[in-house]
Amino acid sequence: MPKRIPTSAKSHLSRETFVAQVVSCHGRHHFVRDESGKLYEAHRRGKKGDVVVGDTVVCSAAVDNTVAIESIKERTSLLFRQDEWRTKTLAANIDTLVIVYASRPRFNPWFVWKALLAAHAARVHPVIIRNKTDLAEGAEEAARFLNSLKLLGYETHEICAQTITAEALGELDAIVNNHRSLLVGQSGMGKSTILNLLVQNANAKTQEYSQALNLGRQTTTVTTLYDLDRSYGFVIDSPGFQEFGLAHLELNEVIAAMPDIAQYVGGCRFANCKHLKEPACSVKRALQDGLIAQDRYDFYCAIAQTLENKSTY
Ligand SMILES: Nc1nc2c(ncn2[C@@H]2O[C@H](COP(=O)(O)OP(=O)(O)OP(=O)(O)O)[C@@H](O)[C@H]2O)c(=O)[nH]1
Ligand SMILES: [Zn+2]
Repeated sequence: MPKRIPTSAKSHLSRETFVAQVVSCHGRHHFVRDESGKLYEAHRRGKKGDVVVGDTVVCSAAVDNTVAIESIKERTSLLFRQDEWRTKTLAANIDTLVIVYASRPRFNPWFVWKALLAAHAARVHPVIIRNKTDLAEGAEEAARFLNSLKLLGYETHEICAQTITAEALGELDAIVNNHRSLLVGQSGMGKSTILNLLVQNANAKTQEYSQALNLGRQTTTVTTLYDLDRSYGFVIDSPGFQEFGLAHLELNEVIAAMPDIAQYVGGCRFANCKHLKEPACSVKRALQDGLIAQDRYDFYCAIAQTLENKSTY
C-alpha cells in the first residue's frame, strides 16, 4: 500500500509558492521580484487591495511571467495617509522617512509637520532635508524652518542636489545607506533629482515598469522601490501627492508627536482636555506666554479638529 502523504505536505506539493518583494504598485497592478532579482507581474488573489510597495509576499508559481500574490508576510512598519474618504498605503517595511523641501517652489510647513506625525505613528525614523541651498530667494525662511525642526529634536540636513552633487551625495548616502527609506515631498522640491543621485538607472526603471503596466506616460503615479547603488537597502519613491491626510491618528498620538506641545500637557484642569476650547488649559497658557509657537498650535488645532470631525461621522 502506498504511503499516505500528510495533508500539509500535499498542499505544498500541489501549489508551489515562492517568496518575493513588491517593487512597484500602480493601483492594483504590481511588480514583484524573487530572491534572484527576476521580475514578475503580480495580481492579488481575491482582488484585495492590500498590497503595498516594500511588502514581502508569498506568490504562486508563474504562468507567462505573471503570478498571484497569495499572502502578505507580517510587516515591520506600514506608512499611510488617510483623509475623510479613503486610506492610501504608501510603503511597507521601511525604517526611515526622508522628507524633502526647498525654498522654491514655495514649501508648505504643514506638509513636513504632517509627514512627521505620520512617521511617528508608524514608528519610522524621520529625516528632513532642505534642498536647493543654492537659491537665494526664500533661503532665509527655509533655513529658519530647518532650524526650528532641529530645535524640536529632529535629524536635519541641507543639500544642493543639483549642483553641489558630490557633497549632496555624501550627505544622502549617510542617511539612506543600509536603510529602507521612503522619499516624500511636495512636487518640485527635488525628489527625482535626489533619487537620480542615489540610483543611477532610476529613470530607466520607472519607464520599464510603467511600460510593462501599459501606463504610458503616467509614470508619476507609480510607487517604485529602487535598490541603492552603494549599499544594501532601498529607497521608495512615491510621487504625485500634495496632501498627507492623518485621519487614522488618535489625538494622543498627535500630541506625543509634537514635543513642543507635549511638554505642556499635564497641568490642565480637565484630565481629558483636548487643549482646544477648554478653560484652564496649560497648553493654551504656554501659548499665551509665548512658549509655544502660534503656527504650531494652529497646526495642532487643525489636526485635532479633523480627528474630532471623523469621530462624528
Ligand atoms: N536650484 C536648484 N534646483 C534644483 C535642485 N534640485 C533640484 N532642482 C530643480 O528643481 C526642479 C524640480 O526637481 P525634481 O527633482 O523634478 O522635483 P520633484 O520633487 O521630483 O518634483 P515632482 O516630479 O513634481 O514630484 C527641477 O527643475 C530640478 O532641476 C537644487 O539643489 N538647486
Ligand atoms: Zn489643555
